[in-house]
Amino acid sequence: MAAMKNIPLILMGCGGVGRQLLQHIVSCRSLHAKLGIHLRVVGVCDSKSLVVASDVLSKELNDNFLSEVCRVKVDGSSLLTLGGLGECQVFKNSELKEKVIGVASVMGKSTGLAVVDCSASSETVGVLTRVVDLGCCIVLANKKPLTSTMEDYYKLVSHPRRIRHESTVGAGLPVISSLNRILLSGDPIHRIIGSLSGTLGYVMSEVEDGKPLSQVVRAAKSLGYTEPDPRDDLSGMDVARKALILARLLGKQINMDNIRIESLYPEEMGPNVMSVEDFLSTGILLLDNDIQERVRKASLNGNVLRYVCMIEGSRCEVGIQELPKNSALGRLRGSDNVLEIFSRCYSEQPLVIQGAGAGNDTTAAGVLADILDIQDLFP
Ligand SMILES: NC(=O)C1=CN([C@@H]2O[C@H](COP(=O)(O)OP(=O)(O)OC[C@H]3O[C@@H](n4cnc5c(N)ncnc54)[C@H](OP(=O)(O)O)[C@@H]3O)[C@@H](O)[C@H]2O)C=CC1
Ligand SMILES: N[C@@H](CC=O)C(=O)O
Repeated sequence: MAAMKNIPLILMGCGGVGRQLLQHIVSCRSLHAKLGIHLRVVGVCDSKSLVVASDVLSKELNDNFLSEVCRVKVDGSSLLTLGGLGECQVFKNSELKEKVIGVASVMGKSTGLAVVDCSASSETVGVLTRVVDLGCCIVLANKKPLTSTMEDYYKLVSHPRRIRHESTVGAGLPVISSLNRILLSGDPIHRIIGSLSGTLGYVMSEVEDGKPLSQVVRAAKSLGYTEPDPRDDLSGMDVARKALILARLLGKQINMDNIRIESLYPEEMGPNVMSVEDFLSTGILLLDNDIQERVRKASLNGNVLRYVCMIEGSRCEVGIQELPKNSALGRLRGSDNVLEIFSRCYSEQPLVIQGAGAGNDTTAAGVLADILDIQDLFP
């Protein structure tokens, strides 16, 4: 019988998506075993602590331990409480980055290591660029590293075989892989238009059905569609990050400053002025009437509102558009995303990718598929 191929990994971020990924890894054990693959989780970290297998070259955090990790995080406790459990070591905030880099330097060029970023932090980019240099693979659901400076972007994508980030755009939908296939075949992409926010798609269709924005945003948060701070979605920043990732994939050397972004809330309700809790309990109530009125006006023309991302030539913009109810974007409901790609081969009729565009399950499934996709890079 052929030996099992091991894919060692460290998970950064153990929130909704990260925990779901751990659960998917455990529940797919027998499927992966049939394929001759074992995902060996050697470390998990959150914003404050890191837990690592005692010997990263031969040991792992076993499935019972991973369940405990999820339980501790759901309870709102610290990973540090796992110190006494099993063969592991725990590290505090100050040591976290250096320890991950240390593990990467031991494993990157020997066993190989996948560093999986399911955080929502811009701070992981430093670790990611270092581990790429050390021979590791990186798999991202987090959009922030790829929307940092062009210099960081180039470092992250410097070994294209070693980076996967399908879930950064459209959650589990095959957006990045489809675009890469088109680009690699020399088919120039002229235009991308789509609805790329599960939260804003859900918000728009629920408000259309008469529900208040404030109630709908709270529901979107509890369904796992929103960013940790839903203002990241309502400001258009989350869609702008996706637009920037797509534009850079198309070869455009642009930054966030080059993207026109429409926000659904005023600056006085921004993160520097009020907490997420205050925004969700009081601030957002002041926005209910305005959006309801915009939806009503659009419906008088037989139209609906959709938050649209458009990339064409040097134009890259994200914002609300009034669209016919029966157009591809107008028909969209709930958290579904849709992306229309126009290229030489897809000039009259675009290539259309559509489906669930947010949620922990589909996002984590996308991350897991990315990890399996790099299996050939592991001995
Ligand atoms: N939900 C969805 O539908 C989709 C989400 N994504 C992306 O997935 C990512 C995760 O989202 P989600 O799980 O909902 O977010 P959560 O807020 O639930 O979880 C984020 C996790 O990251 C941890 N974290 C924060 N900073 C760091 C850091 N510097 N290093 C390591 N870990 C850190 C947090 O730690 P702590 O627990 O200590 O706070 C937390 O465990 C986001 O980037 C999001 O944009 C992408 C596509 C779809
Ligand atoms: N908050 C995002 C999650 C996926 O990227 C969204 O609503 O689309």
